[in-house]
Amino acid sequence: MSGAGENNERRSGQGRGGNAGGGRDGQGRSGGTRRGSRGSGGSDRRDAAGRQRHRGQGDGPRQYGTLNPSERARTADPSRAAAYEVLRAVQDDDAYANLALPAAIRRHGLDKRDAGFATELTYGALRGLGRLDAVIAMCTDRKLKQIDPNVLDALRLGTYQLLDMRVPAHAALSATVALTRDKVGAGAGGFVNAVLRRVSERETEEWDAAIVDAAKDETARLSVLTSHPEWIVRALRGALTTHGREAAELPELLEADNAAPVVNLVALPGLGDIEALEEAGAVRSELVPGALLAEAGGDPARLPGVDAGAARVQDAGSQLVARALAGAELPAGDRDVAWLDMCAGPGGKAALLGALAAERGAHLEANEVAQHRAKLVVEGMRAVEQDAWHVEVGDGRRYGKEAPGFFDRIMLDAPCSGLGALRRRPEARWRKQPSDIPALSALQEELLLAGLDALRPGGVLAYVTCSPHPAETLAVVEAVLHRRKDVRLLDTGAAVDSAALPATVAATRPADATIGSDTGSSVQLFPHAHGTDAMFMALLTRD
Ligand SMILES: C[S@@+](CC[C@H](N)C(=O)[O-])C[C@H]1O[C@@H](n2cnc3c(N)ncnc32)[C@H](O)[C@@H]1O
Repeated sequence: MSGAGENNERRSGQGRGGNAGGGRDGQGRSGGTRRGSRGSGGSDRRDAAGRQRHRGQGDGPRQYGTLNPSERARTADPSRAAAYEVLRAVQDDDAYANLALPAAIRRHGLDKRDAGFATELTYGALRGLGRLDAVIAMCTDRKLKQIDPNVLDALRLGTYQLLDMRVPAHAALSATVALTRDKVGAGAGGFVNAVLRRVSERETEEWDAAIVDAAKDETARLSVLTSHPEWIVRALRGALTTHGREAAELPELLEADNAAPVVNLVALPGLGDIEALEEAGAVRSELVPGALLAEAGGDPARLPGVDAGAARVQDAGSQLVARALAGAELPAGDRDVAWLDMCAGPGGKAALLGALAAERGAHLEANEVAQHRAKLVVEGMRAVEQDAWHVEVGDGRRYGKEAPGFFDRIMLDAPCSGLGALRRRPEARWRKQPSDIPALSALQEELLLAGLDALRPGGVLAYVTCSPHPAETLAVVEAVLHRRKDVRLLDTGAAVDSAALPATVAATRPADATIGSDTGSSVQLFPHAHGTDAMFMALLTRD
């Protein structure tokens, strides 16, 4: 967001015909966003979960508008209206915030600065829902379930501004009351005003201490403080320890899910122009060749090569696993022409694998079960030489019977819970259920068995998930190794190290986990450790 660091706070109630609060455009921002701070200046400190806390305006009394609620604005300001509409669409229509928000920004004609404010507010409130609700629940006698969902969403937005954004209290209150009056009705405005006043009576750190005090155990404490459902906290703790890391890293991992990820780009090998992307402000990744970090706040669609498909947005972890598969030594035989991406949609890894296949004289078959996602694969590969790839639509499980022993390299990026990409999908953590996992594990195992049947003896298959959940990662590989005595786990850690940039290998060497083999290893990346999505990869071969 532009204007970080400047202080636009105006005196409360000052001459506003419209929205309360300051800022050149009536957002009430004092520039930038922060966690645990209201006002400028003050010292920083870390909280129990290791979060950086910026001490706010200190011990002085909070400032409020002098107007009483009935005299305040009745019209929502466009940025908050956009954020509110996205929250409503997520709750009511199962919308995805990353699709609904750009549409809301366009609908309200927000400029760059307002779009930045709306984005921080929307994503922050969606990610932080659990913690915000815990605070709201302490400020009203009503049970949250009894509050009109429209009003509850307005309260979440107001509470997020009070606790976690650089918005003066009077502005957060007045603007949220105006939003509520506009979107819900005048009566609801009074209730929202009363609840938010209570929220604003304590500093962020005090609220965090209060919700932690109310938590029954460590899992509940981390759950409420970092806004993750308890089952996900448990799953991620299990993921850390199962993949050879320390349980003590859990708060850091949970916090990494709450940080807005830097947009990563891939310059497709032989097609993307890395220098042109650098000139446009992107910075080379230290983790993977050909990967770049986009400049904050820019529009990736405008970067050189993106329009033509030669460069695209792709997490560095995804790039790393695709490159590790392409670069892995084939355990036997030298035929290396038939590559398969079994579950390719929307096509990020297929585009990179296709470009690598084109350079190596191989051919990539990219398969996807959903027609609309297969179309995205075709679009994503438009820059890659036509002869080097084609797209198929169908269930990946058919390959075992249809193409036994045919492929030299197979990418199986299996459908999964996506628990490794929570930072990208702010609403996802509240939509997933633990009951989703067994069906996913069963499908993953079937796909893996089919992929192994389609692999030629001595070929290499990458089993990949964007989830670190042990039931979707090691347990699936273990089950298959148990059933298939002709299958071996390869040294995935070594393959990932060779695909990563040499200067960073030592720093990024992921935890190994051996599964029923002395030499084999799998790799689990984590956002807090590697700055990537939590991708899992196991390379397998068969006799
Ligand atoms: C994790 S995503 C793949 C992401 C992709 N590799 C990329 O990098 O963009 C999994 C994909 O598998 C597809 N899928 C689900 N079940 C499938 C099946 N039985 N056969 C093939 N594809 C399937 C989903 O529609 C989804 O597009």
